[in-house]
Amino acid sequence: MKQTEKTLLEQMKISEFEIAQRKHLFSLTSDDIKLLKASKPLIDRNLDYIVQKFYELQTENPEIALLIGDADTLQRLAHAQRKYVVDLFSGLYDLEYVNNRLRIGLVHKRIGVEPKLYLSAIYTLKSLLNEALRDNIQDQDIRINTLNALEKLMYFDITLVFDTYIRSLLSEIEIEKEKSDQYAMDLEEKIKERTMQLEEMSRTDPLTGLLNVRHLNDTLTSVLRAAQRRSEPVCFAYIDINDLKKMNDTKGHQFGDEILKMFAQTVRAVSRAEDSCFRYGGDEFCVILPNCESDAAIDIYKKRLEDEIEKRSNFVSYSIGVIQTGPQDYLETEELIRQADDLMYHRKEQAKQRQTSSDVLELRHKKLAD
Ligand SMILES: Nc1nc2c(ncn2[C@@H]2O[C@H](COP(=O)(O)OP(=O)(O)OP(=O)(O)O)[C@@H](O)[C@H]2O)c(=O)[nH]1
Repeated sequence: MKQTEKTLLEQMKISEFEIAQRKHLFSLTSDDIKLLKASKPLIDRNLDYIVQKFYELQTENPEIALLIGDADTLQRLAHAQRKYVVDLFSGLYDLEYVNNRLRIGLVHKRIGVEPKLYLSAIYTLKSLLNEALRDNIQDQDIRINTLNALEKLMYFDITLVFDTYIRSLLSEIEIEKEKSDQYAMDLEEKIKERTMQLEEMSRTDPLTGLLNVRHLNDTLTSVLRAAQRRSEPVCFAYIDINDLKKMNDTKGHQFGDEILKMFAQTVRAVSRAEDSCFRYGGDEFCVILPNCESDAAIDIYKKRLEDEIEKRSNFVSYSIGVIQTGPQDYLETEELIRQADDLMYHRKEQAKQRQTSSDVLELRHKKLAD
């Protein structure tokens, strides 16, 4: 529930019971209330003088004069003060009376009246009221008891004004605290997000989105350790695109980039979720295939990659070397990478030789035909 949906009495949790408790706290009895009510006519007679004198005295203080500011405000304040004095001698100190006192506390806080100025104003008003009561009540006992009753009631009022003042200060602190908590939470969230982005950036290759070679050794080592614990085979594939330099040179670097991206997407697409695909650098890629025998890697994985690349391009080819390690003995990380690289290189050379001899054969056929 919003603050503005609650009355001040609700906000301050002030009920009839609380009012009775407070009256009791200051020994404000029904006899006191009767005495105050009985003084109403004499106060009414002196009302104009009391209010006028009160502001005369108040505005003598430059700080207070500055706070009041102008004649219109002074008039409005004088009107409110008249009402307060009338209320003081009304004999009715109920929820409505208390609500008005609470509002005064809130208004004082809002316009920046410090407690010391409020207290000095109360002191001035009380002195003027005491003077009027003293001058106009003949019976000594009644006079003394009425002065006492007024003192108790004014204390009762002061506590209400102060309670609202303090509560308003506390609300401001709470609001500021909520704001700074929210700010800290937002900041934490942003840091978390940014850290994740940075981690992701450091994990992946910006061009292809595959894993970055920086993490190859660590990943491979942990895959090998896990495989060793479960006695499972691991395959490591080293793949190199053929003739990327030629493509770059003839069709431009951007075209070469598109080929690299397409190739990387294909590698990712044909791999299983548990496989880790890396861009090793330039036009070289590596795939770690946990729990995979070389037969399956060649018959299924390599075949799938071949088919998929063929579907996507009729001129991109590549060389691949697949090495299995485990389930009995396991190669060291560097050795596994080296062997797969050697095998890939060997296959590439074989393919180049095949290409050269088929070119020579074609040339010979051509010459014969000529
Ligand atoms: N477009 C593009 N080219 C790259 C990138 N990284 C490396 N290259 C190029 O890839 C080419 C790789 O050349 P080589 O290692 O000779 O390989 P190749 O031309 O594929 O020849 P073979 O491997 O023998 O088939 C070089 O020209 C590099 O400049 C890249 O991010 N984008």
